[in-house]
Amino acid sequence: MKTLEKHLKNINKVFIPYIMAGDHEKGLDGLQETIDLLANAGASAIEIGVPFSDPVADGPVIEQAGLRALAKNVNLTDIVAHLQAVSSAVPLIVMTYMNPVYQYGTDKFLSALTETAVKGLIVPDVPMEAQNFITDFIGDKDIALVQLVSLTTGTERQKELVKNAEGFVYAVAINGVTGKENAYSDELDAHLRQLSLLSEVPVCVGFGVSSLSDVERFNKVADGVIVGSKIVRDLHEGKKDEVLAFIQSATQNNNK
Ligand SMILES: O=P(O)(O)OC[C@@H](O)[C@@H](O)c1c[nH]c2ccccc12
Repeated sequence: MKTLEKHLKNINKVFIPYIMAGDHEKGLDGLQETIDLLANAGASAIEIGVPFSDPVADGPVIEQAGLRALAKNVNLTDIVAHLQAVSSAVPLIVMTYMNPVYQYGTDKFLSALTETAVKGLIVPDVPMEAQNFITDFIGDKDIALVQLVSLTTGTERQKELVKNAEGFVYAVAINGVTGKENAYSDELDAHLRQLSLLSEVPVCVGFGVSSLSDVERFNKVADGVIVGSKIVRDLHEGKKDEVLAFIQSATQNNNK
């Protein structure tokens, strides 16, 4: 079992904040500070986004964060160099579209990550059928390739996806892009319960999670949550205390 899965299975309810690499007044030099803030607040793991010019699954908040990072000339080469230099008390998960990885060299990229705190990878634009472009290079490295499961995924395909799942299953709670709040369908909870029954790895819910009541709701039907836009927005607006308080409240039952 890979480190990411082992780590998350030991946590009562998983909380994974998402940040955009380089979206900090100090650019990538601010990465260590943000990782420490999130880990100290109680994050179970941290998802780090790679800025990309054509982020098809990203809503406006994440897209703007990516544009700010790109304006600082943040690229995958610098991100990898910084990931090799930072330390993290919790596992890191890199979320990137395939294009930057392909440009960098998939083999070189994954080899470079083995020397870092990165224990997971999310590549939303590579479907299950094409994942051998990544898994061939992961080989026996301790990096979990996280599977995204959407609401519209039928049961048979869900079964296939969870069979391949490593680290955790990313349950996408909304059809569409990141950052849409208050848009959950009525069938969502039943869908998540079913997915949790199918999956041996933890199921975490993301897309639109932005309040403590969302966190409570999903903690009842899954193993935890991923929060992107809310965290990215608050950090950009300098609201570190709000981020700290939110994560502390969302994870307080983990210490009981
Ligand atoms: O921003 P939200 O709605 O809280 O959703 C998390 C999301 O931002 C993060 O996990 C993410 C950012 N870009 C993505 C692309 C695909 C899948 C997931 C992501």
